[in-house]
Amino acid sequence: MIAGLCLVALLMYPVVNPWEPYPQAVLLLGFLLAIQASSWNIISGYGGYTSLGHSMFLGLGSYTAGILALRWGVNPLWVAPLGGVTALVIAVLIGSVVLRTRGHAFVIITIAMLLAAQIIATNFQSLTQGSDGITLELPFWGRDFQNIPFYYIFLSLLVLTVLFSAWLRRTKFGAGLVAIREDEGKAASIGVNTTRFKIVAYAASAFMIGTAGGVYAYYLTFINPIGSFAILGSVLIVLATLTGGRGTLYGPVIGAFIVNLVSEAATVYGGGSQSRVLIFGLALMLVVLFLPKGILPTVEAWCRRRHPAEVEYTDQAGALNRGPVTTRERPLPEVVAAGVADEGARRPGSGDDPPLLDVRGVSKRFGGLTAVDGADLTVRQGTITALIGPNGSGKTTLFNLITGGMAADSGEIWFDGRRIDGMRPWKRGHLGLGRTYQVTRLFKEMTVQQNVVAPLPDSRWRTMLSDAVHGHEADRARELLDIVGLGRMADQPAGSLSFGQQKLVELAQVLMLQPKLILLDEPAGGVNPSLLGRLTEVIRELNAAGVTFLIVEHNIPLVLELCDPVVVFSHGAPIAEGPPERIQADPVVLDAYLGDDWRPAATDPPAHHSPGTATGEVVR
Ligand SMILES: Nc1ncnc2c1ncn2[C@@H]1O[C@H](COP(=O)(O)OP(=O)(O)OP(=O)(O)O)[C@@H](O)[C@H]1O
Repeated sequence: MIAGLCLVALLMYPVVNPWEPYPQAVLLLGFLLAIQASSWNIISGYGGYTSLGHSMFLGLGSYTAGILALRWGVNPLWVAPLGGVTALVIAVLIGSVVLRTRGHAFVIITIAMLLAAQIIATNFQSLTQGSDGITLELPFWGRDFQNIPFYYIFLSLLVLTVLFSAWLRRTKFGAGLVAIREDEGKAASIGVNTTRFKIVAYAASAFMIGTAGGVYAYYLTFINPIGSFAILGSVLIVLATLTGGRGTLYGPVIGAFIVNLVSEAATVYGGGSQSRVLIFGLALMLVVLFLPKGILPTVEAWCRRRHPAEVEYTDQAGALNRGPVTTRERPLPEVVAAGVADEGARRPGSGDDPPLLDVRGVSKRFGGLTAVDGADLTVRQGTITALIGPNGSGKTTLFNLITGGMAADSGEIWFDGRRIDGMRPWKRGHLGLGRTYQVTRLFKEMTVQQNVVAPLPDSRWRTMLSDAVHGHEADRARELLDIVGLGRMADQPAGSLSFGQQKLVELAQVLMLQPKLILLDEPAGGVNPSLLGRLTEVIRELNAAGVTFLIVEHNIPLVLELCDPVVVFSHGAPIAEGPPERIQADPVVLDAYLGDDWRPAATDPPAHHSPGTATGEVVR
C-alpha cells in the first residue's frame, strides 16, 4: 500500500515538475542505487554472502554497452540488456569458483575482482580505450527534458528489480537462500544444493545491475576505469542495504534513498565529493552501532512491541490434537509398499527385508581419536532400527558420515542400492535420506511454516522455483505440521517454540523431503512425556506408511518398545545386534552400556524386561 503510493508519487513527479532537472537527477541516482542495493540484497541479504565488490557489475554493464555502441554504431540503450548478460556470465564464472566453498574467501575475492576489473579496463586499451575512457553520443532527445527518459527507465528497472526480488523470496529458492544464511550445513542436509543456490543468487543479483550500468553509461555519456570500478560505489550499496534493513524487501530501497540524499548533501554542503568518504565511514559505524538490523526491521520490531500479536502459550496441547499421517508421491521401496498394501499396517522389518542402508567398514578419526572404527551397520527396509551405546561411542559421528555432514576416512556407505559416501549432502537428501539433530537446528529467524516448506526433495528447477507461500508446497508443509500437531504455530518464529516442539517441527521438516529413511538423533532428549508419546505415535504411523527409521536414543524403555532390531555401539563400532529382548539380556551389552540395573536376577525367567512407557522413565 505505502509502496504503491510512493510509486504513484514518483511516477507523477516529472509530470508535475518537468523543468527541474536537478531534483530529477537526485531521484534517478537514488533509483540507480536502489537497483544495486536491492540486487545485492539477494546474495548478501537473503543468502548471507557479503559481496564487497558489487559495483563491478555496474561497470561491466557500462563498458559492455559503451563498447558495443561504439563498435556497432547503435544507441547504448538498445544494448543495455547485454550489459546485464555480461554481468550475469561473469557472476556465474566467479561464483562457480568461489562459491563452492563456505566462509570469508568470497568477501575478499569480490573486492579483488573489482580491482582486477579496473586494472583490465585500464590496460586492455584496444577494447576499452584505457584510461582515456569511452565517450558516447549525447541522448537523441532534447536537452530541456534530458533527465526525464532516464528517470523513467531507472524507475522501471527499480520496479522490476523489487518485483523480481519479491518473487524470488516467495519461492523455495528464496527460502533455501535464507536457510543457507542461517545454517549452511543444515540447509544442505534438507536437500538445498547450496553451491547451485549461491551461484544462481549471485548471478541473479548481477543481472539488473549490469543492465542499469548500460543505461548509466548513456546517462553519463562518458565512462573510464576509475569511475566505473570505484570501491566507493560498492561501499554505498552495502551502506544503503544495511541502513534500510538487510534481508528485507523494501529496506534496501529506503536505505538507498537515504544514503543518496546524504551523499548529495555532502557533495553540495560538505565541501565536495572528498568529504563523502569521511561521512560514509562515519555513517557505516553509526548504523552498525545503533541500527544493527537496519531501519525497517527496527521499526517493525517497535510496531510489534506496541501491538503484540496474540501468541498462544506454547504448551503441548496442540500436539495432542494432531492430524493423521499422509505420505507423498515418492514411490515406497517395493517390499514396504507391498507390505503396506497387503497388510494395511506396519509390517515389522525382519531379517529377510532387503537392506536400505549399508555401512561397510567406515572409519572416522579426529586427530588421535578414532570416533568411528571400521563400523558395519545394515538398516533393513521397513524397520525401526535403534542405535544405542555409551556417550562418545561415535553414534552421532556415524550419522554425520551417513548424511554427508562429514567425510569418512575409509569405508563405503550404500543407500537404496547406490553408493553415497562420495555424494554431497543434498544429493543424499534427494535420494530420500533425512535426519534430525540431537540439538535441534531449525532456522530460528524463519517461521515454523517456512522451516517446513524449505526442504527440496529433488534438484529440479521447477521444484526450486515453486511458490513457498501459497500452493501445493505450502499446503503440504501445513499438512505436515498438522501431522505433528503444530499446525496452529505455523506463523510463529521457530526460535520461539519450546525444545520439544522444535523437535517435532524438525521431524515435519524432514518429512518434506519425502524420505525413505529418517535418522533421528535422540528424539526423546528433553521432550516431556505427553509430547514424547505423540512423537512415538507419529514414528509408528510413518513406519506403517513405509518410512524406515534409524534412531539414536538413550531412553532404553522407549527403544525396547519401539525399535527392532537394536544395534549397540561401543568405541566406534557395533558390539551387538538383535531384537530388543535379546539385546537387553546380552552380557556384553550389559557390561558395555546397560549396566547392572538391567541385569536379570538369577531367579528371573529368561530375560524379558518390561518395556515401560514411552514417557522417558526408565523402569527398573
Ligand atoms: N568434530 C569433532 N572434532 C573432534 N572430535 C569430535 C568431533 N565430533 C565428535 N568428536 C569426538 O568423537 C567421539 C564420538 O562422538 P559422538 O558425538 O559421535 O558420540 P555419541 O555416541 O553420539 O555420543 P552421545 O551419546 O553423547 O551423543 C567423542 O569422543 C567426541 O568428542
